[in-house]
Order: sequence, then structure tokens, then C-alpha cells
Amino acid sequence: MEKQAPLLCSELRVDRRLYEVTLNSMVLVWKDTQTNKKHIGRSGYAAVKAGSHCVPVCEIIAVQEKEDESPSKDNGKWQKVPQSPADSSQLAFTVFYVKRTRQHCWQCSEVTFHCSEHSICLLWLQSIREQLGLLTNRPKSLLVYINPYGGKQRGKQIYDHKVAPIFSRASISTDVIVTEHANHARDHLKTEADLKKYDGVVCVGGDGMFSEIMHGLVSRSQQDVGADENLTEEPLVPCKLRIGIIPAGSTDCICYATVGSNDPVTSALHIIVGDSQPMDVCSVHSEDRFLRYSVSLLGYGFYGDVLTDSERKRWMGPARYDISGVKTFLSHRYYEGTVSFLPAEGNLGTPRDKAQCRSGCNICRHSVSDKLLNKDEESVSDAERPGTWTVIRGKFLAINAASMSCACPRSPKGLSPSAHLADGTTDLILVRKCSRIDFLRHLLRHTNKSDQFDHSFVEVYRVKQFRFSPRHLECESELDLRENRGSGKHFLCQQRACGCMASRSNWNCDGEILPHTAIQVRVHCQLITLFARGIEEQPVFEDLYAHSWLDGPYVLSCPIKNYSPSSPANKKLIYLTSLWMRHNQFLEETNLHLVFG
Ligand SMILES: CCCCCCCCCCCCC/C=C/[C@@H](O)[C@H](CO)NC(=O)CCCCCCCCCCCCCCC
Ligand SMILES: Nc1ncnc2c1ncn2[C@@H]1O[C@H](COP(=O)(O)OP(=O)(O)OP(=O)(O)O)[C@@H](O)[C@H]1O
Ligand SMILES: [Ca+2]
Repeated sequence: MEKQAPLLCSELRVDRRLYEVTLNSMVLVWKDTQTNKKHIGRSGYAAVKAGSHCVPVCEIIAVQEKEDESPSKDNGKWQKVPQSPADSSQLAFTVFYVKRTRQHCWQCSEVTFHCSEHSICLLWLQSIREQLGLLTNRPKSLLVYINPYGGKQRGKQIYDHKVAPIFSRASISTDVIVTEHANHARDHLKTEADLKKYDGVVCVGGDGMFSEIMHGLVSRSQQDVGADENLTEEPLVPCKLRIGIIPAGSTDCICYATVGSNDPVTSALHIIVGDSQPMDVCSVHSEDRFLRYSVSLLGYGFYGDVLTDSERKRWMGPARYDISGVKTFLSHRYYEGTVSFLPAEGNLGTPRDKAQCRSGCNICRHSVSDKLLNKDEESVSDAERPGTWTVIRGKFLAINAASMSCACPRSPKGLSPSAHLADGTTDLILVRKCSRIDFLRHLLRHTNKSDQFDHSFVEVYRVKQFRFSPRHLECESELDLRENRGSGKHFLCQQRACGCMASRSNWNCDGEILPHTAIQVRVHCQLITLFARGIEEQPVFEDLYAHSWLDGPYVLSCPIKNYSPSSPANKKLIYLTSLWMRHNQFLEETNLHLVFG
């Protein structure tokens, strides 16, 4: 395989040291000319000594001319060198790039290169800009909605101070709308916004604000093709515009589960580099009328009650969920009803396997190809669809459907740690009536490493569709039948006249209360796309990652029989494999070989 030919190579100064700086179509590398020597470590893997830096071109945010600064002869300190009027030319340029910090957070870092001649400086600026111009997935124009009242009411401040400056550095133009009331953003997107002008829509707020944007865009996309959202069997049309989330809410679960953090700068950088993460969307219907879409949690019982109670405490901000959580836990209510579901078939894993959805996830990649192969599958009616419905009747503390992990700061691994972002399924978790102490054990496991599904009273299924019918409605219809048979008297279950103790909860649909309890839910595989890339594997061997783009070939081999995910060599292999899955043509072009077995 051919080595990447450098487009440009010069000796340039960074601070006081001389570096060999190289640019090719993939990376910008600067190596300290005095210390850098490649060596082979004891493990046999190539490594690079300190003093070498490598930034993939796709992670360069911008490049800018800079007035040269040199050490003053008088005091040795660095200061601006006054330019003569005849020579106002610049001798330095600054590259702004993504730097990974702790816990999946990204920062915008910068490095200034000093050149000996103005022409060299211009050549570098022009070459880097040319390479950036080839990255067609980057947005140039964005429509931004800010909820000034989400979370701790800091949305506007976060956008103005942390996000707007880096968007402007990356030359992204924005139209910003600060919302004036709930559903302002949804209705604007649905009916008014001139979407042709934009490459994406950004929401600054929490999950509720994201939900508004998603509803606006999905409904608009269906209107554009004349699709009727009320028809449960109607295949939905995917949205063309990507959505970016700048987290400024109370839970921020969608951002956390797709990026790995709830840091606004990290999210802004994922938008700038033009990342794409497809996502499943559930449609929720009741009696053949469309109610809402959901991407994270659909929860009846415990999470429905927490939300209902917390809505009355909005003034408390994010703490409302903890107060209502404790209150709901103590009330220990259970609900009767019937859950029916269509289990997912094929190689989609199970909710209890340990294969978590990560950047470049194989299961999600295959789901998209399956979707393309079975283009007509979504238009097949329930009756014709292969697979049989499973019916479970019982008393439940909670019925939860997690279309993604629902990881958030409260529960870093989420409600269903192995749920996938874009596999066309949702994980249906049934928590049957149990003692308070058992339920507490189950809840606690959401915050530690223990398996929250490993309880006799918890069942979990990976499904494509499900339905729920609460007992109180079943009683009503039974009574209706009896009434129609001649008693002439209409009993309502809530009045306990039928002798059943059924009570009703509400559905929590991504943080919104649904008006109906009997619902039908269907997952639409990869209906929307976010400016995100999924949670990245931790880059344990960044030096190798950095070096492998330019030098090589490298052969990594892993005896599959000794495979253990925790061994350092295998962590490296897993990381590189995930990179390969994401950028496979990159690695083909460079000289990195992965050998298994
Ligand atoms: C003992 C500690 C147990 C902690 C258990 C924590 C489990 C947390 C699981 C969080 C799952 C979030 C799923 C995301 C849902 C979002 O679409 C939605 C909109 O933002 N958020 C909520 O509905 C907001 C839902 C917020 C739910 C908070 C629940 C807090 C439960 C506290 C129970 C305490 C029992 C203490 C007994 C003494
Ligand atoms: N200007 C506004 N005034 C009042 N409500 C608004 C406004 N703009 C948006 N909203 C509504 O505020 C609700 C909550 O917003 P958001 O999701 O941003 O914060 P949150 O509820 O604190 O966070 P989370 O959803 O992550 O728990 C949303 O459902 C949204 O419809
Ligand atoms: Ca899913």
C-alpha cells in the first residue's frame, strides 16, 4: 500500500522549538526535530516519544493568520513585534483543533506556527484551508433555537459565551431564535422556517427542547411528502437536516447518550466537524391517533408518576426529579395491565449482552443495511409481518421502553446499558410488583456496575413494536359489554364499583406526559440524524493512533482464543477496530493492517 504523500512539509517554530511540520490529506503532524525518534516498545508496537503531535484534518476547526510574536531582546519575554509599514505581512498562523480531555469531553485547542517567510505562511494557510474546504459534511449555516428557561435557566448564557464564539471561529453562520413560549420552536419548524437555507438545526436546552425540534422536523418532513402521521402503519420519511444539541437542561439524556458528556463545548465541536449519528424514533399512537414521538424513555408507572409530580415543581429546576423520585418511591404504587410486543429478530443482540453501542457500532451499521434491503418492510401490516406477538398480563411498578441507553449524569450507564441508538428496536423493561427494598435494590443498580435486570421481578425484551392496555380500561370495556348485554347500568372502574383495584398512571414520553394510557408504539429505524458520533471508545494508545496515519505499515495481531476485552493489547485492538469501522477508507489508505486470529 502507498504511503500518504505529504502535501506540504516545512521546518516551523512553535514557541522556541523547531518542528518538522507535515500536512497530508488526512493529518497535520508536527514533530520536535530534536527529540523525535520512532522506537519499537517492548510490546512490539510502535510508539512515539513526547514532542510529536498529530491532528486529523477532519478535527481541525479553523486556521487563522496571526501577528508574529518573538522574544524581546531586552527581557526575553514574548511580545508583539511591531511591523514596518512597508512590511505588514504575517509570519505566523494559528491552527484551532479538537483536543480530547476527560470523560469524552472535547476542547478547542490551538497551536501557532511561526514561519521564516511570509510566502511560506501563506502557503500553509492556503493548503490547510483547501483541505478543510474538501470536508463536505461540515455545516455552514445553522438555525439555532434557545430555550431561556430550560434546566438552570442558563441556556442563553451558555450559547453566547461558550458556543457562539467557536461557531464564528469555524465560519458557521447562524440564525438564532430565543423561544418565547413552549412549542414556539416546534411550530416555527413545522410551518414557517425556510429550511432550505440551513445545513442543520441546533437546540440549546434539555430533552424537552430537543423533543420540540424533533417533532417540528419529523412532522415537516411527513407534510412535505403528504404522509399521514395518524396512520400507525405508515412508513415515515427520514429528516434531511441534522440536529445538534447544546445541553442546557435538567437531564440531557439524549446528548449524554449520543456524545458521552453533557458539556456544551464538546457538543458544539461535534457540530462543527459535521459528525452524523442516526437515531431511532418511536411513534406513539392511541386509538389510531398520533400522540407523540419518543427517542429515549417511554415510561409508565414509576417514571410516569415521577414526571407527573415533578411538573408541579418546575420552579425547583433539576432538583425536582430527585424530590419527586423519593416521593414516588415511597408511595410504591403498582399498576395492572396487559403488555403485548413484537420481539426483534435477527442479529440485534439482547438487552442483557455486554455489547454496548459505541461510535461506529456494528449492530447499528447492519440495521441500516437491513433497512435498505427490506425497503418495503415498514409498509407491511401487523397481520402480515413475520414474528408473533407475545402477551404479558400483570401488576407492574414500572413499564419502561428505552430506545437508547438513556445514560445521563444520574445514571451513567442508563436504563438499558446495551440499548442501541440506531438498530430499529427499543428495550422493553417490565418491573413487576415487588417489595420496596427490592425495588430500591433495582434502582440503585442504575448507579453502579451491577446488572439491574438480574432480579426475579424484572424482565427485559428487545422489541420493534409494543402495545399497552391498562386494567382500568379493560374493566371499563368488560363492563360496557355487560351493560350492552342488558343491565343498563354503567360502572366506572375508578369508582371501584366493578370490584377491581385498578388505578392509572401516566406515560412519561421523553419527559412529556401523554394524555392517554392505552398506547401502541412502533420503532422507526434511523428516522433522524444528530450532529454526534456515538460514545467513542477511550483512546488508550493515542500515540500509536497518531503515528499510524503517516508511517507504517503496522500489523496488529490478536490471538482470538486469548481475547480478553480488558487486556491492554486488546483495548488497543478494540479501539483501532472501532476507528477502522468509522473511517475504514482512511485506514486502507494509510498502512495500518489489523490481523485477527
Ligand atoms: C437510590 C438512588 C436511585 C437512583 C436511581 C436513578 C435512576 C435514574 C434513571 C434516569 C433515567 C432517565 C431517563 C431519561 C428520561 C428523559 O427522557 C426525561 C426527559 O428529560 N427525564 C425524566 O423523565 C427524568 C427522570 C428522572 C428520574 C429520577 C428518578 C430518581 C429516583 C430516586 C429514587 C430515590 C429512592 C430513595 C429511597 C430512600
Ligand atoms: N420560552 C419558553 N418558555 C417556556 N417554556 C419553554 C420555552 N421554550 C421551550 N419551552 C419548554 O420548556 C420545556 C423544558 O425545557 P428543556 O427541555 O429545555 O429543559 P428541562 O425540562 O429543564 O430539561 P430536561 O428536558 O433535560 O429534563 C420544554 O418542554 C419546552 O417545550
Ligand atoms: Ca434503538
